[in-house]
Amino acid sequence: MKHFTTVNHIDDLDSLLLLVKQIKSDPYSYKELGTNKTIGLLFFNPSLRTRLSTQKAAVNLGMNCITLNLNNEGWSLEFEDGAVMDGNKAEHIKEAAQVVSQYCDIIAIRSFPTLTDKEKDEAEHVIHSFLQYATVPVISLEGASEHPLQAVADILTIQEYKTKQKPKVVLTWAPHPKALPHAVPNSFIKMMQKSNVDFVITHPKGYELNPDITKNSTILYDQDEAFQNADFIYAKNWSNYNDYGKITSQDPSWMVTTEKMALTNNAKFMHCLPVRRNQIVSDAVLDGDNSIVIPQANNRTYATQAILTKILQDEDH
Ligand SMILES: NCCC[C@H](NC(=O)CCC(=O)O)C(=O)O
Ligand SMILES: NC(=O)OP(=O)(O)O
Repeated sequence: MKHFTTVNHIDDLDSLLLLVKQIKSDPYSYKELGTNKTIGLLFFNPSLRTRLSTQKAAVNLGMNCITLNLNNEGWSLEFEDGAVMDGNKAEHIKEAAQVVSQYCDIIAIRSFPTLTDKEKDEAEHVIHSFLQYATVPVISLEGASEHPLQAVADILTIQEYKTKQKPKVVLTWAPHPKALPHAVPNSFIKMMQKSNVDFVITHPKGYELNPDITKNSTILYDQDEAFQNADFIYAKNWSNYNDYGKITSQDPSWMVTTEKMALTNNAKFMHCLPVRRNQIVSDAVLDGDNSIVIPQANNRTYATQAILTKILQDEDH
């Protein structure tokens, strides 16, 4: 594996999951692989899980890990070619990416979408600029349109908790006070389409995601119908994709509650976190026995460690 910025970079999901499980059972099995290697984590946005689990994964592999919060600590970066830099942007991505490539063997980047410029967001403007000018592998720590490391942890979690060969997995939109990105649902959908699951997406009318991503996945506008016989409920808010970046519904009846969960086949509840209590999901569900959000977050370390392992192994060849 050269880069990991999209679920599309996974060519063999089964073998990747075998590696993730092997690493989870013996986290230090590749502890020499990263000796004398450095990963640089560049954050344009906040993080708890991704920052700490990626650092932990790197350290488990013997790597050094350096982190820069570009939103408040680094120089403001200019991304436009040919820009006359007479404003507040102090450094161009061309120099920044090449310089960081000299310090790091892998560069990992978190860069959320603008949610105002759809074209730029879909082009993964920031991550692709790093891909263009960096000379080392690049990993997404959640880009504008995908969060692939989250999706690897999610499918591992589903495999660990499923009680039947082909579980029913429901991705449900839920209300939120802020306009949120499409990255988590997009990568989750791509991952479900690669997996042996009965997959259903449910959201209010008008909240359709990019049809190039949802493809022929089942979409229901009736959340109660979607929840019938579900084995996993994966809740997530996203802002409107067609009316790009806008909040066009905050309908509280879409919150995941005990009553809604009672429609399912005793489903497990999943969310990538952070989650707004009593907006997305009620306290009772999140604190209940069927909530697996904490072990889901734990799996972020092993998912990331497997991706780093594959990149380091490829670099060695
Ligand atoms: N990395 C996990 C999710 C990150 C982001 N959530 C958020 O920004 C939530 C912020 C808040 O609740 O204020 C998202 O939805 O893509
Ligand atoms: N799930 C996730 O990516 O969490 P953070 O935003 O805290 O990294």
